[in-house]
Amino acid sequence: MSRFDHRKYTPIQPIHKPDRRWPNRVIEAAPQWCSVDLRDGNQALIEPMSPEQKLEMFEMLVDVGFKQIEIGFPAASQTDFDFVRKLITEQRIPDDVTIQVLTQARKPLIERTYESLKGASRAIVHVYNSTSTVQREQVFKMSREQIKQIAVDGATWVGEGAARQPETDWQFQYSPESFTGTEVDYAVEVCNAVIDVWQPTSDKKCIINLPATVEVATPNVYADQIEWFCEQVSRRDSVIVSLHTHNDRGCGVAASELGVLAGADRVEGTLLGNGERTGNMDIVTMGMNMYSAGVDPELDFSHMDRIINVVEKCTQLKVHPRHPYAGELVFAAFSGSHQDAINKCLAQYQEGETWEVAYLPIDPRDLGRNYQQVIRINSQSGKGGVAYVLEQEHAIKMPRWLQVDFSPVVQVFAEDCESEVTADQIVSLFEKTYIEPDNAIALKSYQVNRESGLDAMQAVLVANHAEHPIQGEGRGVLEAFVSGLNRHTQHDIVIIEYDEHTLGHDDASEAIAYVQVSVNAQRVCGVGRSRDILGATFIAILNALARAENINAMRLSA
Ligand SMILES: CC(=O)SCCNC(=O)CCNC(=O)[C@H](O)C(C)(C)COP(=O)(O)OP(=O)(O)OC[C@H]1O[C@@H](n2cnc3c(N)ncnc32)[C@H](O)[C@@H]1OP(=O)(O)O
Ligand SMILES: CC(C)C(=O)C(=O)O
Ligand SMILES: [Mg+2]
Repeated sequence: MSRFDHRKYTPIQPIHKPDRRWPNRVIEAAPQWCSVDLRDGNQALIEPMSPEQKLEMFEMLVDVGFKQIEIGFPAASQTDFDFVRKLITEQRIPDDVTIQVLTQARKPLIERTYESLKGASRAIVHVYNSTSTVQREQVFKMSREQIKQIAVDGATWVGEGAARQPETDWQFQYSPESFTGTEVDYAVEVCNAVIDVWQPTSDKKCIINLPATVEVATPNVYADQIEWFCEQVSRRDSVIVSLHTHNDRGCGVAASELGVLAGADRVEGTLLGNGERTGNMDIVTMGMNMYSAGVDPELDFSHMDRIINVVEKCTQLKVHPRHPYAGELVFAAFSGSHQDAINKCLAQYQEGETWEVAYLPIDPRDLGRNYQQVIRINSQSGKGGVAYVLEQEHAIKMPRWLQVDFSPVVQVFAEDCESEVTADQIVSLFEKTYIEPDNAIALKSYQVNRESGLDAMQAVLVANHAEHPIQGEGRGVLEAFVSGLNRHTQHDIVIIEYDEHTLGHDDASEAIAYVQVSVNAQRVCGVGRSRDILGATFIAILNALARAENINAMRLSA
């Protein structure tokens, strides 16, 4: 038998609920959010946050728009106790923000918790005890009744503590910890017993928080449990049903989303998902999922880089580059067909329109990112991506035939360096290839005379330090220049494609010209840049010729 033995594990039995309604619903409004970064997030860190870090995190959470913030476990440590005192005594809690604190259902801890909260104008006291089968049997070694009694006692002490400090507007919260490992009828029984103690009303609701302390099943199982709980719990209109999911199976966000569909009113989680083991439910992802579906999350993630910066500083954990919405690479496209599609969609997108851009679920600018970070070049990239970078970063608008020509040049370069190619590297590759080829032929001077529709032109070229006067005629200046070149070089040069534009918007701007010419039946491209557009075009032709000569080792004849 393999040591990798799945028979060691048993699946969670889903509850039988054929009348489930949540699959037919969609999320249409934001739930109440509660950040637990400063408690659940903090308790999971190798090095818990310092008071300064806690304060920085608290202020950022307020700025993001959280109205409920679990700020710690004040009975557990002096740091947490002092932090609660600091926020209260220094009046750092905005009027529309309610702080929340966690405590075990133990009398001395609850008393200490209330001590920390003296003088708070409003607070949520959150008490928990584990109710799951495994915890009952192996950790507490207690019967169902005894475990329920812990909850009832805790609820009673919480109520008594509040009564002793009537100057504060209290709200009570209870969590049957490890709810998803608890028989759901028993979880309802315990919660109803707590509700009986607290006697909430529709004006003064209590919060019942249903944690997936450890995620043990697919999110649909959690959703069934939540829907069933909502149907069975007493005084439903006086209870705020809250979710608190962890991410052990990687589905923390999905579980909370389905839990909201199943009837929950409130969601706890952390920014970017820090928390015990694989983390808490990531509120950034869940909020942005709503946002990208046109629902206001009532949280503001527009300064994503600040959020990342504070979270990384306080947790000393790096945000993964592929983290939904926030990671450095999540709006980057390296592969050619993605770049091509993004490029085309962005070209059609008009400000104010509904966002419909292939491969980009949201507009990166909404999170303070820009399009420059979208198209990135490596050996998997195509012509569209390269063209996009040159246009965005250097105003070079390559015509399509030049894109086709240049793309393999970049690809070979990327393969050689086996890494991403920067915008600066692309532009210098472009210049080296088309504007400054080896053995470039310089245009020293030129003169054009037009008589009776015929252009006669004279020019002086410089190659290998020697001057080469040429002269030619034609119906148009380019024809005249090419005829002069043909006569002088004995080549057969024909212009196939031609394009040009200015590189800026004022009189001092340079012009850039792109040509594709056939030199003795071989097609080559060249690019020229000059203050005058005619000069730029001649240079482009000369650069194309130099490239052809390099390829075929032809030389300009004397
Ligand atoms: C899923 C979660 O995130 S729950 C939150 C977990 N967070 C934390 O624990 C962080 C802060 N906690 C702490 O620092 C410590 O646990 C303290 C200071 C609060 C308490 O420490 P201690 O007094 O040493 O107790 P400890 O936490 O080890 O708990 C063990 C005892 O409390 C009991 N207990 C544990 N949880 C609870 C609870 N929620 N309600 C009532 N009793 C509880 C246990 O049965 C055990 O009892 P025993 O000593 O008779 O065997
Ligand atoms: C205290 C509770 C809510 C908790 O953090 C959990 O069960 O994960
Ligand atoms: Mg938790």
